[in-house]
Amino acid sequence: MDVAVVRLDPGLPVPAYAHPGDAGADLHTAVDIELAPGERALVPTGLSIALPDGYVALVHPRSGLAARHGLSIVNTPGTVDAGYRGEIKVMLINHDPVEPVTLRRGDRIAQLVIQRFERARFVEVGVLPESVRGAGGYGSTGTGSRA
Ligand SMILES: O=c1ccn([C@H]2C[C@H](O)[C@@H](COP(=O)(O)OP(=O)(O)OP(=O)(O)O)O2)c(=O)[nH]1
Ligand SMILES: [Mg+2]
Repeated sequence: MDVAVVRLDPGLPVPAYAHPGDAGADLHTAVDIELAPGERALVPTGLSIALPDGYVALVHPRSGLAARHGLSIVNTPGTVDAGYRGEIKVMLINHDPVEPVTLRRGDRIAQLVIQRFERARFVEVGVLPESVRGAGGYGSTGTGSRA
């Protein structure tokens, strides 16, 4: 599927998949960043895109940065709507309690996963149909193994 991309910052590459079969195309920071422990920043990627109707781009964290530095995304996954034509930005947060995180312009900071989605018609009813789970949630099945 083709997705139109404008490089607002021509010094940065268009999003790319690292391997065949990868779900996420890497996004780069357009600026140098230093995040103190607990600090967050809205980081520009230098990209804007136009998705076909019925698709969404989700901004996911990268697991390597999360494991090594505690770096994540505040609103993970971020939602880029098909109609959005502005610059894609990433709301990074440093979850490390002690160490700052330093990133340089051009570093890969997040990944964009493009998905189809359904648009629902919300039909109000008085009573919902029954289900096996019912209202159980938030750990209702426990943590141990289940037969
Ligand atoms: O990680 C993100 C999340 C959002 N956006 C852009 C694209 C998206 O289409 C728009 C609005 O995002 P969202 O709906 O999550 O934010 P909102 O707080 O509801 O703002 P709005 O009132 O503009 O919808 O901001 C990004 O660039 N990166
Ligand atoms: Mg919104």
